[in-house]
Amino acid sequence: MSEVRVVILGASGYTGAELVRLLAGHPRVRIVALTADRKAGQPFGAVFPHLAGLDLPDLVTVDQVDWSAADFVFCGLPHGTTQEIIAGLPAHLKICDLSADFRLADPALYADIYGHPHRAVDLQAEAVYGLSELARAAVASARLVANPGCYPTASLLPLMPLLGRGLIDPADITIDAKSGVTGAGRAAKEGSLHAEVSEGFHAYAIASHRHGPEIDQLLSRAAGGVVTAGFTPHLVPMNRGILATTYVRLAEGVDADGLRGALAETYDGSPFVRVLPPGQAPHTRHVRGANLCLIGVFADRRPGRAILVSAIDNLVKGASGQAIQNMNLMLGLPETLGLEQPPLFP
Ligand SMILES: NC(=O)C1=CN([C@@H]2O[C@H](COP(=O)(O)OP(=O)(O)OC[C@H]3O[C@@H](n4cnc5c(N)ncnc54)[C@H](OP(=O)(O)O)[C@@H]3O)[C@@H](O)[C@H]2O)C=CC1
Ligand SMILES: CC(=O)N[C@@H](CCC(=O)OP(=O)(O)O)C(=O)O
Repeated sequence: MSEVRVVILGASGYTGAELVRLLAGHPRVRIVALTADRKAGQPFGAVFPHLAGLDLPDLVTVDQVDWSAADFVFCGLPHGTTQEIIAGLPAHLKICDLSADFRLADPALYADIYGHPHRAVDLQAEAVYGLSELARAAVASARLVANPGCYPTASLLPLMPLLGRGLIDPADITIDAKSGVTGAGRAAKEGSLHAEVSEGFHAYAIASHRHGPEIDQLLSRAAGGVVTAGFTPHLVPMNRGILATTYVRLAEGVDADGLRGALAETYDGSPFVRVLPPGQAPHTRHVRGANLCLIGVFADRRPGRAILVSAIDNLVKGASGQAIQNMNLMLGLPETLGLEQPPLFP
């Protein structure tokens, strides 16, 4: 396939806009349809003036898309609405879903966390969890990829290799994560209002956030046994970025340098995950706009413990950038195609 004809569902949302921005620099992609719900009928550039100079189709509703003229679908719809729409798509399409609908493999767990039975259980079983660097082969042969959540991406990239190698105690993991406000999407919500978010910050969904079970599912796979991590998300007054500070207990005979070395070895040859030298901590402003995860590793003052600090842009490595990385893998293209922009700083 010399040209990939792409449809973006939910193109009037934040992840949709970010897909368009990044795909504008992808040499093999042509965007053939962009969908919206309330904003259908409008020119894309009227909804996102910063992208108005691009030659793009107007926003349409999902049922107006000509699927015979498409090869690949990105789905950036609210979770819950996504599963039925994807279940109705023709079989020739490859799909990367950015919502949470296909991330949990267990239908009972899905029903418990999302409050209703899954409406496309066969597809749920087929979907591959697309944490790109740690699932390249599975992603490459998938038809449907479930793109990981933003908090899980930031948390799992440092933790999974360490659990897989038995370097940390699976029973003693605490993830303290902070997100920018675009993580909540563009739809108007009281909790996203300037007055509710600015000049302060707060923890939310304490011990009950739906990304907790998503993180546990992947940590358990890496550890080969049931893992339940502590996970507390916070909303901070910035637009983009996630910073996760994770506290771990070291296995016998392991130190922080050993963790750093193991992560550096795991991600050698993975240009989007960088393990920082000793003493360096990542900032969210070091990844803004780029498909990067930066990881710092520190010895804790408490003996036998270490602290991992990871930073991503929630809209890029935490959503649209990783989705394009997964598309590249699914189509046998170079993994980095369209994703090599450096971060925007400051
Ligand atoms: N924001 C983030 O950082 C991340 C988000 N995600 C997930 O990605 C998905 C998209 O997120 P985001 O872009 O932030 O969301 P937004 O709320 O910004 O955008 C949602 C999009 O879906 C459309 N839409 C809403 N309801 C329907 C419907 N019933 N039928 C068809 N289209 C509909 C909206 O159209 P309209 O504008 O016309 O209403 C809009 O285009 C979500 O599932 C989210 O959880 C995943 C990782 C990170
Ligand atoms: C700041 C904020 O509100 N963040 C969102 C998570 C965004 C995301 O990645 O979630 P899904 O893709 O799983 O929907 C939240 O806490 O629900």
